Amino acid sequence: MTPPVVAIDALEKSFGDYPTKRVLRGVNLSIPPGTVLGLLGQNGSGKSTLLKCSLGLLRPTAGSVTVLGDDSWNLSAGVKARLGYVPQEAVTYPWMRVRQVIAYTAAFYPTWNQRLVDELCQRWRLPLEERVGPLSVGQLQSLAIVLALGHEPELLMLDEPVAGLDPSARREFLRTILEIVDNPRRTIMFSTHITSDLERVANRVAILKDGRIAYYGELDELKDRVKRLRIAAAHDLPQSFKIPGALRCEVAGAVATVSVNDFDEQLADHLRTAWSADVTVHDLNLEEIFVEMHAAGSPTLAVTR
Ligand SMILES: Nc1ncnc2c1ncn2[C@@H]1O[C@H](COP(=O)(O)OP(=O)(O)OP(=O)(O)O)[C@@H](O)[C@H]1O
Repeated sequence: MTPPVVAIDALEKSFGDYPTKRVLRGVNLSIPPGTVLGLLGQNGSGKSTLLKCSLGLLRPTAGSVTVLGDDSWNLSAGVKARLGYVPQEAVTYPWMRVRQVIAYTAAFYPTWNQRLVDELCQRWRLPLEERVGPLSVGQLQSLAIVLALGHEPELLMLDEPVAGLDPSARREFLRTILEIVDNPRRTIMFSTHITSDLERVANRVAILKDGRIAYYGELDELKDRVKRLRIAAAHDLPQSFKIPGALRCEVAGAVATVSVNDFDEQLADHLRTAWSADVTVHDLNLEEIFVEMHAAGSPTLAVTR
């Protein structure tokens, strides 16, 4: 079996001594080559922390991360050369011109693909002769992405790569991602809040909730499992009406609207019979699933694969 590109084992990360902020509370993930993983989670859920622990930029409090065979806290130069990273706040050299930053970065990598870099700069209309300092947020982000792609990394980690991009630049960026992942040896992990983008490019999704992975698996499978049911019963339903493990349940008279995380047809049939109800099943998009998973009082999911 091909070893995972990233193997995260019981990872914990806390900040501060008193009070200690426990951000990651036991994260397990095994990411095979060729995966495009979209990482979702509410603000402050620990997405950047997870990426930084994976890159050896933060030391795990407990547990471990193995990246391309190396422990993330002791990455060899050889493994570092196979990684690309775009942090949430791209750091570059404000006094240099764009062309100079590119040349400076290229000098570190024997595998630098200048043709790819030239093409991306043209596509994203990066002003090569301008200084980096006054570039807009979106231009800086585009530049950071170009710099991270130039050496054609095997593993690319992107922390909210499209947050500063306008819709057309986002589209271009996603197109590029789709092109570069047309290579089974390349793996991408990216965090985002834009679920529609994630749906377009990711083949797997990981959802961080309460310091753990609430779901990790294929997007289609998640959509098959999380459904919203409208249950229209013959008589008023009791206020205590509940479906065990439901993410959210609202009852109004004879109608209940319930989001479930482990749907199967048997459940719908059971509800039809038990409540003499008309049960309709609605598909949810990723954004709706995310909102349901984070509804007040929703249980921690048992859908991790
Ligand atoms: N160096 C640090 N020192 C103390 N606390 C930190 C540090 N880095 C992160 N945190 C805390 O860890 C928590 C998770 O932060 P993180 O940036 O990983 O979340 P995130 O999911 O990426 O958030 P967002 O979606 O808003 O970017 C936050 O409460 C943050 O304040």
